[in-house]
Amino acid sequence: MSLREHALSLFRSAVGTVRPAPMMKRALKLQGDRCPQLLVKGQAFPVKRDLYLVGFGKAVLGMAAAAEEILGDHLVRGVISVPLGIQESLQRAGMQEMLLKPHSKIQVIEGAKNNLPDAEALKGAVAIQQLAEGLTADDLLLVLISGGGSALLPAPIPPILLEEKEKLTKTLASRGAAIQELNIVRKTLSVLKGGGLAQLAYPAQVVSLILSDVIGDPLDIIASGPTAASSHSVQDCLQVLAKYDVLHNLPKSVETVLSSSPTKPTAPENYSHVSNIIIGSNTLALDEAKHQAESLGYAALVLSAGIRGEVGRVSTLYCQLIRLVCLGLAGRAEEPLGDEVRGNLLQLAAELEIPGLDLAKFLQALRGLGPERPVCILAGGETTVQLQGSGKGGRNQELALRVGLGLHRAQAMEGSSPRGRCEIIFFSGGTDGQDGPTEAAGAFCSPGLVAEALQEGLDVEAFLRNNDSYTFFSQFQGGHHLLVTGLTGTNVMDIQAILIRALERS
Ligand SMILES: Nc1ncnc2c1ncn2[C@@H]1O[C@H](COP(=O)(O)OP(=O)(O)OP(=O)(O)O)[C@@H](O)[C@H]1O
Ligand SMILES: O=C(O)[C@H](O)CO
Repeated sequence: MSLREHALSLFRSAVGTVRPAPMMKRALKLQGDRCPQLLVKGQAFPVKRDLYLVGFGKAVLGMAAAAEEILGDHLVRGVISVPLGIQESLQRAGMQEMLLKPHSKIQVIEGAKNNLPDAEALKGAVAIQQLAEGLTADDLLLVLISGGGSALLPAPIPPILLEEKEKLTKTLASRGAAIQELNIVRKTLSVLKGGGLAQLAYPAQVVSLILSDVIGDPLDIIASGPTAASSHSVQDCLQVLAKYDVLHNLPKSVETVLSSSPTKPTAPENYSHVSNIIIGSNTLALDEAKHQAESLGYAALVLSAGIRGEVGRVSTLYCQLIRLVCLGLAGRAEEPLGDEVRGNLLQLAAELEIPGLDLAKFLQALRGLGPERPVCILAGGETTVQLQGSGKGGRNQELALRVGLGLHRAQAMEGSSPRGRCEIIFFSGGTDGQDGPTEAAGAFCSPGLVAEALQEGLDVEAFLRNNDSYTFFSQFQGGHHLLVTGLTGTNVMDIQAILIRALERS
């Protein structure tokens, strides 16, 4: 098998493990007929009387279909809010297993066109709110949550209008607010976010199953944490509004809500009826890819599930790592050049502030690998692209193109580089199967990309200047280097892999 086929199989197995059906079947079981109980990752929740289900997010349709199969007749009723058009597009893609059965007890409301809250999503939120409010202490509410849930569960606190809240979040996003910051604001202005749904469902038992699309899996940020105790106060919200210069331009309704918001978030003891359980994440997907790489004969290491930062800086990090692995495979990692590359890497990692990454420890593990086996380095997270051009692309394709360019430049500088003795492939892909507004999930690259593209008259730097990575990869070698999977029905951010094997030993 070629490195590229290996890379593809790693991506497929990573995504496969966080697909709704396998993920739900691993996490959720229903046990016992006379005294049934839900088992979630080993925790037991007695079903005293009725079992209800609500959900919101891009992966929730498939999660709900799997849940209904597991819960059978114990499920009394459910409501889910999912992206507009998702049923039709899954149907068209032949992904029947992600659709509800014809006589399902779960009502589906589609909304949030273009991932923005709208009147349809508001209907979904109202139906979910009504279901939660009617529950008693004998009921159990199963809540399914995934990324995109914030837009699919809009319930602005009166007198705020939906349009006012949408305009505010749009402005914040366009000024560069991170998802953590956006969701701190959303929580403060919403009835259901920031733990609101859990409070409304009291005294019913609430069990939330969460597919994380946020670095570090913060319960109170994913989908704005409708069932999680918020760790943020109105002060934090005001800080975000001030940082992005919108504080003095707020609608009257938002000012009214902010001035009457409690200064402290609801105390954690008020959440004793709630369990929030992460059942799928980027870490889980990377672990599965690591297993797969090992079974293909690689020495595999996971760098981090929290890769973030500007795509150009992140591409430099990957280029330096590739350089170091090649030096290692050539038995030259302990030469002064190896120390120089390690120094560059430590500086880059400090600059990018990747949460939880202990790069010194990682480099130590890399040193211990030895030259016998091919090497696979896996990572995940979400980079950012400052759009300057008007081209078509996504952060994964742009990252792959930048890594290709970086490897080319290093090769040109170093002449007979240690990479000459290595076969290298890099890829970056979005686990949802869609990288930005394109039909591809991501792309592959190798050190020869720039030179080979030139032979076809394609200038990589010009495409990058116009943020036109999709157009580049579509044209280059007939689109062979695009990673195309179609919509996967799940989303745990992006995955990158570096695969390297020695061609000859020195
Ligand atoms: N021409 C382009 N080149 C590079 N990146 C782009 C381009 N156009 C959009 N993007 C990036 O694509 C991302 C938006 O894609 P999308 O709408 O799929 O959101 P997303 O963050 O991938 O959503 P989700 O969190 O659901 O996966 C942004 O990070 C944006 O910077
Ligand atoms: O819905 C949201 O808020 C984002 O996808 C993060 O979870």
